[in-house]
Amino acid sequence: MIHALEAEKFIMESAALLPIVQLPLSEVNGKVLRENIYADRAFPPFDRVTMDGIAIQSEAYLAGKRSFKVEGLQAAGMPQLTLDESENCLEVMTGAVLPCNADAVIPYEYTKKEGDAIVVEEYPVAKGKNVHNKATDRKEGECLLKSGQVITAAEIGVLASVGKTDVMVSRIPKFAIISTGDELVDVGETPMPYQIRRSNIYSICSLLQQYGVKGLPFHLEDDKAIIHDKLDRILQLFDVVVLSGGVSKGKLDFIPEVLEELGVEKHFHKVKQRPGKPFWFGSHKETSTTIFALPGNPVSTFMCIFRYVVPWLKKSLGMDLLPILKATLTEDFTFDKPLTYFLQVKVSISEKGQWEATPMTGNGSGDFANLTDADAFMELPMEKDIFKKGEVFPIWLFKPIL
Ligand SMILES: Nc1nc2c(c(=O)[nH]1)N[C@H]1C(S)=C(S)[C@@H](COP(=O)(O)OP(=O)(O)OC[C@H]3O[C@@H](n4cnc5c(N)ncnc54)[C@H](O)[C@@H]3O)O[C@H]1N2
Ligand code: MOO
Ligand SMILES: [Mg+2]
Repeated sequence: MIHALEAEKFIMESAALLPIVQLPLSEVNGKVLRENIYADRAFPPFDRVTMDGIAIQSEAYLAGKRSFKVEGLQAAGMPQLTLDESENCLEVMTGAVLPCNADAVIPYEYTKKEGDAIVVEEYPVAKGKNVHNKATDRKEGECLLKSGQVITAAEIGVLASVGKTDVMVSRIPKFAIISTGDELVDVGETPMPYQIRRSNIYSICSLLQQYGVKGLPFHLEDDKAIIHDKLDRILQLFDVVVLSGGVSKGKLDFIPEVLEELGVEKHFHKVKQRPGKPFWFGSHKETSTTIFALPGNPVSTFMCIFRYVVPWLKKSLGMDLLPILKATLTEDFTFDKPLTYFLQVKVSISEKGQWEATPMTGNGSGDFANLTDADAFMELPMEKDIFKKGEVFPIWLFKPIL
């Protein structure tokens, strides 16, 4: 049995960067960028008018001129016009190129029309007023996005702006998500009194969906020959196999022995942690498949996905790994077994802006209803038994809390 941090190390060391694929811009939301993106033009690409109004030479206004004859209209999307006379103005629209010879824009709200001239009220005119100058945001050739960034709406806007119709991103690995056990029936079925509906594979798929993974669900009954046969085929087809159940000491817990019979190399079985002690992890050299065989108790499966599978996935996708969040315990808590304890907590933010965690203990690793009351696991080290109010420990957030 190994320490939770050793388990993490094995798992993270086994994560190899996934290949790059090219996808259309419409399909890259949430994916990990695998190329640097440079500005093909300056941001903005020209001196951009930011208010509808008139463009003038600021010096004329500062010299006392208030009435400007209109020479014409510079709309957005028109090539740049030139203000011929410094005493005149050009009407300009937001998004237009600032006309040549003009250097300030006065919004319509501070003007009134008098014949073919526009008269300006008092307004703080200065060179560059209401102009978004060329290249003030980013210079041509500057790196806008770095390989490894997750593509969200903000990055999509930048990609579109530099003309990226196709984008290099990490390939999403193919996941098989497998439930095991004769007691399980599907969601649409009515369980017999001794049965339950399978829920784990649905939570797993949901947790992984956030990273673009579309897990394919399977079910294995508690029959060693069937498990052997089906797993053999599944291993050939998937990059990652996540199993839940069948890894403990039960007479029908066949998963570890079948995996080994199928040539999967075991990296570890059993972790000094609660929940999730019988966790089994391995990889298949020939098929390059990574196998997470998670303990079947729903909270154990859930926690292991968060603590181990998601970080493995992030690293494989090439995502920048963020520092682990930490929170302050709001109550004393005791756990005196020599195991790392993943305490379910409700997270809040104090008035001083600090993350705080209140224990939501529940009834053990079978009590998955409790996960709806909690929003994170707090990782309490096995080297300690008493965890005091005010002490700070890592948290693994599984819900957005704001
Ligand atoms: N003699 C021992 N017994 C057990 C030990 C032990 O060390 N010695 N460890 C316990 C711990 S800790 C855990 S965790 C479980 C892990 O068991 P398995 O991985 O073998 O899982 P199962 O036996 O198949 O199921 C356990 C439990 O979870 C329910 N389950 C399974 N899959 C699903 C699913 N997809 N959806 C909902 N619920 C599921 C299943 O019905 C069982 O109640 O072993 C302890 N035993
Ligand atoms: O360690 Mo098990 O995962 O508590 O039920
Ligand atoms: Mg079992």
